[in-house]
Amino acid sequence: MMMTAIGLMSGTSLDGVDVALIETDGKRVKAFGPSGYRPYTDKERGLLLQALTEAVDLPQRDARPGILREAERAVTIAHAEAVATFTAQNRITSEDIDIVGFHGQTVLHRPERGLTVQIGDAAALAKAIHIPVMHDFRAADVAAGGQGAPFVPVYHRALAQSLEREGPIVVVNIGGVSNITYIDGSEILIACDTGPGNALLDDYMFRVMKQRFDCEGRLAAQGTADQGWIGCALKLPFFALPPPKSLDRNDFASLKLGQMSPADGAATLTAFTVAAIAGIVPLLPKVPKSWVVAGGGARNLTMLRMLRERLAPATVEAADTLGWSADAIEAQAFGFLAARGLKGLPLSYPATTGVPMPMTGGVIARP
Ligand SMILES: Nc1ncnc2c1ncn2[C@@H]1O[C@H](COP(=O)(O)OP(=O)(O)OP(=O)(O)O)[C@@H](O)[C@H]1O
Ligand SMILES: CC(=O)N[C@H]1[C@@H]2OC[C@@H](O2)[C@@H](O)[C@@H]1O[C@H](C)C(=O)O
Repeated sequence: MMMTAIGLMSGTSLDGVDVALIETDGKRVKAFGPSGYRPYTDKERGLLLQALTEAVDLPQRDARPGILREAERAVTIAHAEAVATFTAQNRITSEDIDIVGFHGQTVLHRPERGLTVQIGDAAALAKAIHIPVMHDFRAADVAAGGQGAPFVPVYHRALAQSLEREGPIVVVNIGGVSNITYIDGSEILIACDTGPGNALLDDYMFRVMKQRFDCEGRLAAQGTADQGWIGCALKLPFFALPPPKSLDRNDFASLKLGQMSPADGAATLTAFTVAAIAGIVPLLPKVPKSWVVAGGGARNLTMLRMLRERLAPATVEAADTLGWSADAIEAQAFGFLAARGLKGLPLSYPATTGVPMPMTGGVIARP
């Protein structure tokens, strides 16, 4: 049965809420619908950054001490506004939508402690938008001993089914953190986080240039990467671990650059993200032949250039050039995952999150 689903993603970049409509039976994609974006205000983003700091010592996933309660309310309201604007702009009514997939905002990810925390009140959201909401996608996986991330690989596989490219294919998503999906035929699906995405670079740009990100990679393009610093950073134990493995947004926040110009700093952090992505190749069964780049990092032209240099002779294409949406892909994925969850289909697998057996997941809140 085909379903019409809306996916909502608020990622580790803390930039805003991505919204996308998708028609799917949870196995294949019948059609992409429109997509939208509701940016966080500076105040909301500040609140979320504070929530991330305060979440570090959370004892359990449903605890909301201090600022976390306020942050959760802000996340819920932002998502309700995102859906209201999106449906109004596209003349969609709540009856048109079978399910909403609501990721929420990750404030802590510590699978080794059995903990992954996404804030956002699904029951309040369902009431506000009058549509059933599926949420808590990662909880069952972590409870069963999985990494609880990444979850987009089943969606990447569905998209790659109709892609005429030489395999193995890797889809790399460069958001706040980077993750990859390795696809070889219809059976082999391997995934993991690879290291930083844009989060370190964004935080640096804000500190040094008072800008939210390095637009199109222009600052990095003027600098020279410090390969010595990158070589040291890559010695962290995470990088030698085979997939599956996952990260918290702030896992590398303690890495500090030495004295260098802003351009060299941006070039170094951009090249670090790229080196960590390329560093996954020896840990995969075969050398990938075709790479597809999604997420906000696909708009960073210096990042794309460095990826092409590092991954040659493999091809490196931005998702948009294939008719996919680099910006909406994660929101689409959570619409797709909600449809899969409704049908009890697996969301994660031993080789994507390390869960002992394929696992379904998600919890439904009804209006
Ligand atoms: N025009 C651009 N030029 C360069 N970088 C950009 C551009 N637009 C977006 N980005 C980068 O992409 C980031 C947002 O990416 P994205 O929306 O994929 O992240 P996310 O979904 O929040 O993260 P995650 O996938 O880790 O959950 C921004 O913070 C910025 O670093
Ligand atoms: C715990 C958590 O929210 N992880 C995110 C984060 O952002 C990117 C990377 O780290 C990925 O593993 C995951 O998001 C995507 C959507 C995923 O689960 O596939």
